[in-house]
Amino acid sequence: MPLNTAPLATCIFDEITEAIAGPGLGIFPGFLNAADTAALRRDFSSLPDWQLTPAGIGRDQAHHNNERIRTDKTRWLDGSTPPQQAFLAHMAGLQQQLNRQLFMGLKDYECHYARYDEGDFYKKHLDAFRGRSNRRVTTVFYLNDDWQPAHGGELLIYGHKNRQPLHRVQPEGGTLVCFLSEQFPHEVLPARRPRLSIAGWFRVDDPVSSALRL
Ligand SMILES: O=C(O)CCC(=O)C(=O)O
Ligand SMILES: [Fe+2]
Repeated sequence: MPLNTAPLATCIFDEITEAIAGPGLGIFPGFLNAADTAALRRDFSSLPDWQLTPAGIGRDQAHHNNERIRTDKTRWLDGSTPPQQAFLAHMAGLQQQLNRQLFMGLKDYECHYARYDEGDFYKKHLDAFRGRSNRRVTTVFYLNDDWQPAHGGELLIYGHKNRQPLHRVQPEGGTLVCFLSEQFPHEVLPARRPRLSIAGWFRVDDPVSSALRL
């Protein structure tokens, strides 16, 4: 099947923009169709294990992450394959819309494939701390076919003062989650089967925090 590189219908971008402007987060099942999601899953699955970095090593080390709080394995998307190019093009479209409508000043987007093997987790964390990071909007896109509740691996999203999660998200293929990086603590519960995703961040240009980020 030919890869769908056509721009996504702008209505989905409208919905995401409204969600970011309003509650600051949204969950969008069917952001990509099954064929495009499967193309990304195959692209990720074709990478040899040695290209995956255990969490807490490499770029993330400048942050607060280490294997006590996360155990997933990641690989940055570099746009070297058609499915990656299509995904990055969609996110560039979203970036443009967020900037045009909400004046967010987003300058770029970085994202990585992440694989959580059985039992892997990511404990409760914030993706960005005010004044210490240039990450503004987090996106998580899931690549898993036929995810069942019994498989675990839910993403729990909390409000600032809430002990109970605001949302429990099943990592079903095609679903996109979007939220303001500084506002929503979240965690990934251990899964009972491999769990694949693309986690990404829209960033602003902020020389102070990029210097700190190393
Ligand atoms: O995979 C998910 O559901 C969330 C991942 C996450 O929180 C992160 O990579 O910062
Ligand atoms: Fe996160």
